[in-house]
Amino acid sequence: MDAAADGVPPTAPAATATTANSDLDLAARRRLFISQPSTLATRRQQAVCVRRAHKMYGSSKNPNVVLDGLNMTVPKGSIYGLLGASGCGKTTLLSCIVGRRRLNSGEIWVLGGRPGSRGSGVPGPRIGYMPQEIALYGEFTMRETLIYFGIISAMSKSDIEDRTEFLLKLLNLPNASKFVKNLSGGQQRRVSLAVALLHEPELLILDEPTVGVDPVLRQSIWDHLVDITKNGHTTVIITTHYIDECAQAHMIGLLRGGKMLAEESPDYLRQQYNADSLEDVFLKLSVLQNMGKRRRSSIAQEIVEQVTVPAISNPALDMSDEQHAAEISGEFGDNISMSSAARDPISTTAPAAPPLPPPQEIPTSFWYNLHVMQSHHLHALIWKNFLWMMRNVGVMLFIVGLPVVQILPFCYAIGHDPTGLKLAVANHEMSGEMIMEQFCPVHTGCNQTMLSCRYLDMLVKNKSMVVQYVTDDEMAYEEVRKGRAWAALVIQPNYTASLMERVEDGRYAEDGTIESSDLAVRMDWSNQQISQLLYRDLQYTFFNFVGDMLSDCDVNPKLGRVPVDFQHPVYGYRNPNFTDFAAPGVILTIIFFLAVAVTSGAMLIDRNEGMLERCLVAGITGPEILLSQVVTQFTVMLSQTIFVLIVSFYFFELTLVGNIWLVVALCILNGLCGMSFGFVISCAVDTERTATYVAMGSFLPIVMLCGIIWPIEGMFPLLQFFTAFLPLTKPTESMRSILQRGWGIDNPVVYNGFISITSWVLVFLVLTILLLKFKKG
Ligand SMILES: Nc1ncnc2c1ncn2[C@@H]1O[C@H](COP(=O)(O)OP(=O)(O)OP(=O)(O)O)[C@@H](O)[C@H]1O
Repeated sequence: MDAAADGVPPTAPAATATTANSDLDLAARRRLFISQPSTLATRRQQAVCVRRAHKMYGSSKNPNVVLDGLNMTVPKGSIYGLLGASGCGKTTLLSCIVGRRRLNSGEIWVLGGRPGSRGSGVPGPRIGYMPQEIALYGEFTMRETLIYFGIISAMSKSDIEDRTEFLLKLLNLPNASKFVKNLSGGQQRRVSLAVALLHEPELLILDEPTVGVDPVLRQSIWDHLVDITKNGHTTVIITTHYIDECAQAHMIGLLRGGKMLAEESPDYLRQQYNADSLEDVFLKLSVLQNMGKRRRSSIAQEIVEQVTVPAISNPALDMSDEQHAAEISGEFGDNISMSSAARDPISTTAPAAPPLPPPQEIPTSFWYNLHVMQSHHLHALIWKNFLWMMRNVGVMLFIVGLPVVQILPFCYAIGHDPTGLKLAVANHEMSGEMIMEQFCPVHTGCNQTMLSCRYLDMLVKNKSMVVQYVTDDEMAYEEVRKGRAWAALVIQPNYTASLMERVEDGRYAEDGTIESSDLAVRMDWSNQQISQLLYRDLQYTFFNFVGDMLSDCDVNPKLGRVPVDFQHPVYGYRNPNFTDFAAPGVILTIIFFLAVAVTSGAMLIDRNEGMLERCLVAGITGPEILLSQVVTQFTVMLSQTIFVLIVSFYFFELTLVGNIWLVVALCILNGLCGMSFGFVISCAVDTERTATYVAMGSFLPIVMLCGIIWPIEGMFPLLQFFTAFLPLTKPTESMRSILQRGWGIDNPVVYNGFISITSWVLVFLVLTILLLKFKKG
């Protein structure tokens, strides 16, 4: 058919060797499309059809308008080169096309459906997407990478193998068993391209696939693209910074200022703008666009004079039908259209497309995705997660061993009574020689010469204290003042006689006798734990000492006791230690926060390396990712829990009176709670750094308020009420009751802990689901 006859300017190019044979046909089809009144059917017959697209980032007060009423038409079976300066919105447009971002207003039709609607297959296997970033796992080999994406696309094993061989050869890639991380940047980009090509999708979207690729290989990639579009079933949209390589595309769209400056075949553009290269075309069009916004400069004038502006009128003036005008794809900045809206409708031999089935425009909801989880997606994700673990054995051993490394210092360092506390003693019963030799002779029996030595001996034997004898009281106090001793003890010269008199005939003892039978202690009370311990040991030792002394003299030793009888405890031991008190909270905290860190880390690594984005475009859904992470992280968390419990109760023999399985169940629920909190963090924040801040920020309040460090009963009353709602408070109380009181699940304190942690798991999971639903990416 004669080009002029169908309204196409006579300069319109014939198909060249480099462009596909259907070049003219595609351009003609497109012109036919834009010259017809807009119908839903005509839009749906294009591979991609974008109408009046508006997209902005930022707030409405300070908007960054990226797409500003953009129209775009990509006929089926074409290679469409999307060109524009860096930052002009190419990636944004592509991510709207693949259904990963939403327009603020406007329409997008992709392969006959709306991206993100049920049954559209977009995102999904109908699309092959190569993002700008590498978006591959460095720890996987090329073969494993392709297997992973092959399984996602439901390809058979043999198909994956065949395509892998073919693509590695086509893209001149080395041995398939080479790790991606060991490839050069250009090779990695080619593997990324191979992933997009693997399942032979209907629409290939390639964001700068030829960066870092040498000219020879670049040509063979283009040849392949031309080849796969020949049958008319595959469409390619490609962005590139090498503008002139797009000369091989069937059509190019020049994007600037949020609009398409032009949308035509490369040869046509070059001829119309009297330009040697597409870069020149772009330059001239940019100047034309700028002229609509500011006064023409002399340079602009010069350039414009060289431009043969096509005989096109402003569609805004020419087109009475606004809807029709909006269909013109290719208008630029100031509404001057490249494509003649007034052009006669062309008659073409292009066959009319068969009627399409009615579109299903129901957007896919999270619940729908939950309902239609696909087993091959789960298979691929779980396989990938475990493979990642196997490839990172060191990291995994560290992650699994970390709780043990954390519980060891706790068991060794926390809760044990201090020993070797120095006591400066001015014992005036001792001779100067004894003080010199630091030796206080101990005698037993009723008639003793120095009872003070017997008391001091008992004191030293319980190991909390060491004694240093000094000659006078002032020296003893000086030792405390200088921080060299925790307490000073002064014993009078007639201590033994006075004490005997006080014990045997206390009623008639004079004041002097009582005072000289006192042990005078001055302590450094600056450290609560140490001073309490000294206080306790000095007193308890004295009661034991008096009991001993009385029994030596055939007196009932009970007479020496304080008359308050602390009988056998109902729960716990007479001398409880802080380790037993703190252990439940510490174990739960370790499991909880490690699960938070591991889960949010794993999710964010996927997201920030672009893998998540790529998987979502391939059709993986939020619920599938969530479920696969639950499965894999659960195994990690389970091994962490088992190791922590073994170390705590088997090696360190922490008190365990109740049922160990209740403890295990509580720990696992607690780990699940940490995982779900990790999901929330990874969905809510964008970077690992922010995730770390959130995790760290939540750590101290949760730990301080859950009753590990200090009993809740000692907290500010309002805080006591508030802490009850934190994730670790009730579980800590519950675990403490199982461990030390031996209570079962029928006890309210125990089951409240289970109810509290389960509720938190549900709250976090619902939050994750809402975030996945409302926060894209
Ligand atoms: N998530 C985002 N939030 C805010 N602004 C964004 C976001 N993504 C992109 N932008 C902004 O939108 C504009 C277009 O970005 P886009 O990545 O789409 O450009 P591009 O044409 O693909 O650039 P390049 O060729 O350099 O990749 C830029 O100004 C960018 O800063």
